[in-house]
Amino acid sequence: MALISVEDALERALRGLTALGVERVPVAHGAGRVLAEDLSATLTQPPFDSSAMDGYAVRVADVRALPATLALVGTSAAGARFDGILEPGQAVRIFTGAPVPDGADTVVIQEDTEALGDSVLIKEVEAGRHIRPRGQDFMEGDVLLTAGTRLGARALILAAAMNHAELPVRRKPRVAILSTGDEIVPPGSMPGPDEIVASVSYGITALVESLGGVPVDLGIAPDEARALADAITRGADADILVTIGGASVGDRDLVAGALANVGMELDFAKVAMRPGKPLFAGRLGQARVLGLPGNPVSGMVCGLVFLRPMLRALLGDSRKDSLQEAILAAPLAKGGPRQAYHRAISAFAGDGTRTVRPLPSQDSSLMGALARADCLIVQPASSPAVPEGGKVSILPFPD
Ligand SMILES: Nc1nc2c(c(=O)[nH]1)N[C@H]1C(S)=C(S)[C@@H](COP(=O)(O)OP(=O)(O)OC[C@H]3O[C@@H](n4cnc5c(N)ncnc54)[C@H](O)[C@@H]3O)O[C@H]1N2
Ligand code: MOO
Repeated sequence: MALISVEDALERALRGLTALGVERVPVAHGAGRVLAEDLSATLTQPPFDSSAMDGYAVRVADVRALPATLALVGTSAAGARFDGILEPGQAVRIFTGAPVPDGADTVVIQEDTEALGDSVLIKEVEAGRHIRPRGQDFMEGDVLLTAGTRLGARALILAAAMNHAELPVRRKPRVAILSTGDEIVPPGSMPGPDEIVASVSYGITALVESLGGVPVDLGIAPDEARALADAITRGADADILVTIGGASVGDRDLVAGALANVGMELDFAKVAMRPGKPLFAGRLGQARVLGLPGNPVSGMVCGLVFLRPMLRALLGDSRKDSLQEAILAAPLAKGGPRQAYHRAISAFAGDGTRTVRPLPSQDSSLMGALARADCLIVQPASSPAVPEGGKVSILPFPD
């Protein structure tokens, strides 16, 4: 079977994937969620001209000649404003965040004054300083956060300040994760001589969580049609069912067949990428299926290149993975027939340019190298060799 290009495979995997439903969550639980609607300010901030400093509110006309003595006529504190109007020759004690009294046009910081009981001596002043005008931050009705924004600390500060107690966000996609293989045992077991510890599902779980989905662990199924069918059935109500292993051509690679038996319609199988060739995708009822290869690096690369954009589509998350440019610190041999994702380590030079060095072994079983790398060099199929100092595209790992 001819291999499909990464680009075409991704297009098929994303075809028809639309954002999930909307739910409202308290702003305190908004972290990591994706905003489903544009959010506008329900008030103006600051709601009044406010003082940026502790000091005295004055009229600049009264302090043209210094030092100047002004009569102290009251106090404006945050939450308890001075109600009157500042008249000529007067000052009001004022604190940070407090409303600036009508009639005042300058705040003099405390350090430039001397308190004299019921008057105050102004020693220095900068006309018009230390007042934050009403609406300096935002005005009621301003759209400040747009649909598709992934909510982090800064966005949540803003959402709360805009006076939203609840936020409209996308439902979290549920991703069922099934490891397969007679040899696979959970971490912490006493593996037998032919057994291998399950690892890929933990990377995929972390990836799903980091993107804002809910991983659902379907455990480990042996290479046996009945057991695979049972496990698949348990995952069929997820938004995405991810299988790990059994995707290649060996006698025990039964996963795609088991999925087809329960009704999966195949979108594609076998992609021109390295690692990751045995990847397949399909639809099973309402669920999307992504069949990852068992080799750990292959599974993780396919997770980044396919599962990440699929999850973002379900979340309506507007972020895209942009490739970055880097300068090779070692030569790269010409590309093969598949698009390559070389595990590599990058560094920033003094002038800010990023250099990158592929790791010496690119075997797709090497988890140590995967963890040591901080990015993938993305090398298009059949591309010419690149000498040291040449430019390449890299995909930084998210963590
Ligand atoms: N004749 C061919 N052989 C292979 C081909 C091919 O085109 N023709 N493709 C190779 C490629 S590329 C890959 S990648 C692997 C992937 O094959 P499978 O998806 O069938 O994976 P398995 O055979 O089940 O396992 C491969 C390897 O990974 C280990 N594994 C599996 N699951 C896990 C897990 N959850 N955690 C950790 N490690 C896991 C498994 O023990 C094997 O060592 O096929 C090549 N063969
Ligand atoms: O694609 Mo396999 O993923 O080369 O090891």
